[in-house]
Amino acid sequence: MAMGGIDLLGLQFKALLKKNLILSLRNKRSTFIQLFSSLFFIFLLFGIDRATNAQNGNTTTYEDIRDPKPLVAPAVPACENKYFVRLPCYDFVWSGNESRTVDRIVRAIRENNPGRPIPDSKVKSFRTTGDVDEWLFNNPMHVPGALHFRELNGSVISYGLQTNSTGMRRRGQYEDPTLKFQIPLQLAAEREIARSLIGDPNFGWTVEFKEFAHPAEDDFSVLATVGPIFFLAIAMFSFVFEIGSLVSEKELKLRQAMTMMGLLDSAYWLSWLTWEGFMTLISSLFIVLFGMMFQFDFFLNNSFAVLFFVFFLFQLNMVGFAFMLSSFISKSSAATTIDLSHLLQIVTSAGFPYSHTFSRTLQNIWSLFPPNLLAEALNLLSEATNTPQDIGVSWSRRTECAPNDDECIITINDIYIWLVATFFVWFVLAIYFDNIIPNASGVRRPVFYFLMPGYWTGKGGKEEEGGICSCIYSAPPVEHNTPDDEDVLQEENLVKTQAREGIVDQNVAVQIRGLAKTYHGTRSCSCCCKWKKTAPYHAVKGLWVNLAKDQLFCLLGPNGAGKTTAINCLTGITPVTSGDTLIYGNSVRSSVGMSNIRKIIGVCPQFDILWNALSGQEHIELFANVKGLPTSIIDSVVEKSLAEVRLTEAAKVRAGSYSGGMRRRLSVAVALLGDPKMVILDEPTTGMDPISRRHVWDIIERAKRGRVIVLTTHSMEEADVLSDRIGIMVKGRLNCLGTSIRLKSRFGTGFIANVSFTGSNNGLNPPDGDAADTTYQQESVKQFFRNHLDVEPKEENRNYMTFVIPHDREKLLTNFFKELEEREQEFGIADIQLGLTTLEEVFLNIARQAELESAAAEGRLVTLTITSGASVQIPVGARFVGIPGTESAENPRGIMVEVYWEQDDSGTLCISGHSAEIPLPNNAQPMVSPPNTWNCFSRRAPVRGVVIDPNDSVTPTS
Ligand SMILES: Nc1ncnc2c1ncn2[C@@H]1O[C@H](COP(=O)(O)OP(=O)(O)OP(=O)(O)O)[C@@H](O)[C@H]1O
Repeated sequence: MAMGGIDLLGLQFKALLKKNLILSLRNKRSTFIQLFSSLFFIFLLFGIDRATNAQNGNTTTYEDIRDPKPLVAPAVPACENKYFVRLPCYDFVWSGNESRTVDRIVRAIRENNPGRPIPDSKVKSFRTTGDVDEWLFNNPMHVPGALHFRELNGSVISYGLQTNSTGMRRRGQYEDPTLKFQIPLQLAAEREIARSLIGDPNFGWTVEFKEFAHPAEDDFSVLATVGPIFFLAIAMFSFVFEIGSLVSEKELKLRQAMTMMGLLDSAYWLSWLTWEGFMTLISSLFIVLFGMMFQFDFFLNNSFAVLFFVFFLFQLNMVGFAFMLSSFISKSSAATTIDLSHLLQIVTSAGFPYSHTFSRTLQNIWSLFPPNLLAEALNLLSEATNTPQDIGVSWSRRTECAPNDDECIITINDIYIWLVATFFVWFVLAIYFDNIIPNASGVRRPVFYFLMPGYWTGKGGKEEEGGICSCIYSAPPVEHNTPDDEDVLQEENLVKTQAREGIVDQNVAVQIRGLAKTYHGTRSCSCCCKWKKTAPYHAVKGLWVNLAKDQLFCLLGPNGAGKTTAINCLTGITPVTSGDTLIYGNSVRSSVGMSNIRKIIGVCPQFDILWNALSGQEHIELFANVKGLPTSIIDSVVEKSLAEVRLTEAAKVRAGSYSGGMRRRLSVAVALLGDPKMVILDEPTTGMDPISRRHVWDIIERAKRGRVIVLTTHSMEEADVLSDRIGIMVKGRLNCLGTSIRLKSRFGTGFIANVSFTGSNNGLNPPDGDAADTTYQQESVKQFFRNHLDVEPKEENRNYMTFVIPHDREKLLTNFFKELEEREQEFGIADIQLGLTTLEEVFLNIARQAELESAAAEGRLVTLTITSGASVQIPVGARFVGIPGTESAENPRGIMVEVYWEQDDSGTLCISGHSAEIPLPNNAQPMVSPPNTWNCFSRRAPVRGVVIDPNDSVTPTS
């Protein structure tokens, strides 16, 4: 039913594009910022442009001056007209006030100032120039200029002039101190000195000042100066969002889930490229249109096409750059990408060496960094529109030197070529790094994978693990231990024989042949150049199992047993270390086999792999397309799938607002899509309420037909209800295998009898009154069990009693229950239920046994501290322990305790308590224990407790 090749690529491409469109529409804020941030930044540029123009208000620098206006005999201005003056102010100050001639000259300057006699209060006199300097120092900004006179003799008067020469701008006005203060003061001083010396108060001359006729200087271009940073900022929004989307799909293992379901890498990259290309196109159009809207000459006078391609190709280039960088980022937190974008901006603002002072090589290196090309393009285009008369760059002139570009190192067309070429470089590198940098499961391709013929023919290109900068050192091979359990051994032998002799059993869907997985130890150089080494870990140590068609195989085991690892090996998420698995004849070790397997499996991973912004319906549609279901049936498949998991009503609700149970149900529906021949369900009912759980059990039960299902769960009830066969794994090994009944009968403690009471006396004579009736009957029943089966109740209350009857008493049961039934009335029994022990008990027994065996094999010891304060070291799991050094006259053999053990979350046995201390009985014998070993770092060997053989008649009182 599913398709392949180009058709599949097209289908997946369309589905992923639709997903990106929906995600963008749902993520309104980021889409809005991506498209319209240009409006904000161009508005800012507009503001800066206006402010700069206003600052240059009365300067003629940026105007063509053909007929300059003369400044005729300017008067000394009032000090209040100066910019940044402090009041009270003086029009000028002067020194030399000991000379009467000078005093007269200054008075004349004041009185003869053209158009404005200066009042006496607006000048200040001093004796020497030093006095003036001291006053100026202590009273800054209170006067625009100072005159210094010295009468040398009757016919010679020298004078000096002092002004604050700093040019000032205020509210768009420019103040030139030379023209405004110095020259008028100089003219007035010279005029009055001349009049005084000649003795003619009307003597005078006319002086005119004119600036040069000059063409307008290059206007300050906001776009060329701050434009690159601003346009880079616009592109940075898209850049950050692009990296964020790619990385979060990787981080949330969404991409891995799609790959597991058969997603082609080509469809993935093509869909992202097309979507981001489209967003970039719209955003670039908006930049040019907004620029035109704000009437920038830059946007009006350069060709629309030239401008559009500059922004479009630059942003597209940044998309490729973002794709490449996304491989190096493992967390989608905005901080990383924002830091990155800051770095880009700092580099961009550092300078652009497109000038003859820099070598061609340096320019080429510089051009590899896309923001530099943008900066240069903006520079060329703004120079080409410097004045209203400049014609800008037209489309046909893009290959020529831009107008006003004197150096002509690079043309707009060269910039296009650089942007397109580097875009392809980034994109190819993005795909390369995506392959060689470890994915979310730590799997990657070899660094030179593209040189391997197998990669191109689809027959090899094997994956490996570990970072590219860390070296993997070979792990010791897994030792093969012959299984202790007869059923596991029998299965192993069967699979081995079938594999060796090439026997194909038509009933077998999956054949697991010695599957082993070792997570390699790595050595990597951390900061401070210290080698960090992690030890290899054998997570799965050789599984040999046949999984039959139409059956559900349940893999149980404590946390960390290796269930998920085994499943990941089957789905190809993790490469196997040794052994193999054939799924419907396809090997998980070959690329071709794996790509065939992906077409026939459905997976519900341990964690929900869903997009919060997509609805249930959209998820099913997406995965149906990824699996290549024909378009014509997708609607009916979606409807059926949602109905099956009871999500029809919530079909259009986003998965982000689903409850935990609903999310799991959606994941189960995704796993069952497209009628897969093998379904893997890793803890599918976690977090579900009992009603939903039973409903999902029904779905799984129905789904068994025509396929093989592998299920892992921590619910023993679930395993009991659904499984056809159960395997319990502990520490990477299969410890038992069989149907639920077989496991219970082999590993359970026996049978469980529940006896419930009516609560009335039916014949026995109680010693006293009604209240004691029930107690009396219960005691009688206890006695009956004790006498016939030698068992005590495990649980009891007024209404019922529970007895656990060991297997070895099975033969006595028929007669026992017959007699019990006959005496039901006499004992006041309402009902008797007999059943096998639970699967949970089997599980606990197996886990405990495995832990005891591994502790014994490793010779693991723990410290027991008894109530009296003594501490001894005892082997893990030891039950009766004698305490050395407690021998006394009263207890000649010393004392002992019974140690109680419990398993923690990871199955490790730890001491939960101990019984009261009791004298060690005479007949108790110590078990043979390994000799005390000295620890070379400790002064004394720790005291070892004496483990007592439980087969001796030790009856501790608890
Ligand atoms: N990528 C890895 N690198 C190193 N060790 C790993 C890696 N993945 C898993 N392990 C280790 O392998 C062991 C088996 O893990 P796995 O997830 O298969 O257990 P599990 O049986 O599925 O447990 P659970 O019931 O908690 O899901 C664990 O001790 C785990 O720490």
